[in-house]
Amino acid sequence: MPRFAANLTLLFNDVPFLERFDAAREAGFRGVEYLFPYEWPATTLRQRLDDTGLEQVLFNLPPGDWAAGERGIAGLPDRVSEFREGVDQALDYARVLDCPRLNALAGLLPPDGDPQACRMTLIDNLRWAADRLATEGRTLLVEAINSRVDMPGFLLDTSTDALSVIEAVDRPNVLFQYDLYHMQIMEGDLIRTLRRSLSRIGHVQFADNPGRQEPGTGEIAFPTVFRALDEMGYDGWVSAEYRPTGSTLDSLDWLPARRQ
Ligand SMILES: O=C(O)[C@@H](O)C(=O)CO
Ligand SMILES: [Mg+2]
Repeated sequence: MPRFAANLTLLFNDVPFLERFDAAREAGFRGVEYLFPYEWPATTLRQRLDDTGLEQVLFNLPPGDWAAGERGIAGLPDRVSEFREGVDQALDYARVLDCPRLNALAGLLPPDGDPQACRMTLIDNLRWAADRLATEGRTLLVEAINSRVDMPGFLLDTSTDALSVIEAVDRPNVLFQYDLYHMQIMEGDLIRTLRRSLSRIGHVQFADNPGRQEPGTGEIAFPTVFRALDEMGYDGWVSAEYRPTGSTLDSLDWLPARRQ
């Protein structure tokens, strides 16, 4: 079975954020991720990891103005200096949290934006960030997000797009964040596309579809997909990034630690 991590932005929402570390550890997780660490001091988050023995597996680079609807700036031509400052801020957190992976969100196509100019900006920014992360042995991830349901206009929305950008970036420490939920919406054919992308996959996330809730609420055959990930030799983290239908504990039937 894969190594499962909990996304603390979506899971354990019945307790305040800093208490979710204990909840995740007690539920049987060994690793955690969350969208953004920036509203807490890095030392506070470090303390929560030390208290619980959890590993920080991932967080995102600063995404621009999330509350105003922005969903990343890595592909926005007029935000390059802000993107670069964000990489440095994220690295400050990554050092304290000992986090080996950072995810860059490409962002939404701006009104009147030119998709080709955005793609070039994305490639340049990923190259710049990758070189920065490489000096510390960290990996930069880039995620494809569905543009049909959750993020219309997102600049990178299929595995084909993501792999083509990663190939153009041409840096060994840039890998694909494969989210089963988003790829089910955009492409389906999950096991075949996982296999095709495997050498470039650095992180996997999941939720069932439709609804973005726990396994068993939708159409994805999770036991089959998890088994296939094992069989194809994927040995990275697989993070639960879903909104539980009820309490998180009641949504964890898929987690092997809960069944022992
Ligand atoms: O899938 C997602 O939505 C996340 O992984 C993310 O980082 C941006 O929302
Ligand atoms: Mg995701």
